[in-house]
Amino acid sequence: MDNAIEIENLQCGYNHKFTIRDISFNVERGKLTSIIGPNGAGKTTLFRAITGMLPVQQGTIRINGTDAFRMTHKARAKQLAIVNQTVEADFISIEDYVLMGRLPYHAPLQLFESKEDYAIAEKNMRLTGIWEKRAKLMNQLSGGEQQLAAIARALTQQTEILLLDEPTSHLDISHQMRILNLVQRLNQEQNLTVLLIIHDLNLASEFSDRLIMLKEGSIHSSGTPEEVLTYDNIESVYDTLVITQSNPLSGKPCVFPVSDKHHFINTK
Ligand SMILES: Nc1ncnc2c1ncn2[C@@H]1O[C@H](COP(=O)(O)OP(=O)(O)OP(=O)(O)O)[C@@H](O)[C@H]1O
Repeated sequence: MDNAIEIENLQCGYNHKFTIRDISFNVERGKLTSIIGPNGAGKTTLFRAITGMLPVQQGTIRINGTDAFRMTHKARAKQLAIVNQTVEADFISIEDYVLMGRLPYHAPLQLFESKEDYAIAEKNMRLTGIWEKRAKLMNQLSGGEQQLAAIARALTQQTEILLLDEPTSHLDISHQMRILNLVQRLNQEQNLTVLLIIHDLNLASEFSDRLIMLKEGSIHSSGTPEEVLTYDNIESVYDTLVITQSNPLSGKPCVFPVSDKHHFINTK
């Protein structure tokens, strides 16, 4: 099996306050893998370790076969691009923001982007549907448009691996679907390896080849959506009563929450 990311016995955290431990999993090349789990389970902490923002206390992370610990920031940025939960950009145009994705490829002391940089940025602004708005400042965009700009910038990095931390968290269903359909298309057409943190279990199920479910800093279960999104797993990890059924079109598991009112009526 060809893996883009390999994680073995990973341990890291924040000064005894919170630690993820014994995390081992592989992200298969060309697949869309999602990390799910309740608030505070350690999803972003795991991402920070993969992206080098948080030191690893134990274990190894290999990116395309190379120990991530031995990679420079620039080398890592040529292998994986990140879309964070919140987009931090204010008085900068969309175009300049997206062009920042070319920085890992700039020669030392290079001040200006090349024609090729512009061409790559244009292609990705068109792909994400923000080309017409490219002169607008980032702080004049809606949350959804900012997310699209962040994805355009990540794609402009031209990496084989894309990491997204809750890219749809503040979006309505139409923007959620637009972003996830785009990510899925890139995954399928360009063999992009995608690792996604996502809260919505139904979207995770619909779009992912594989799910990794975290609970309290460890992997509770992993596998296909059918294997992971079971009634038992969801109740034990989220402490919430649900019913799971199949999506009539895609066949993927669908999760229906059950309110206390209906639960108690049916169990009386
Ligand atoms: N910089 C930090 N210093 C200390 N503790 C932190 C820090 N960042 C996060 N934590 C703690 O680590 C734990 C895991 O946080 P993390 O952000 O990884 O969870 P998460 O699964 O991504 O949660 P969410 O779904 O709410 O985004 C939480 O208890 C959080 O309070």
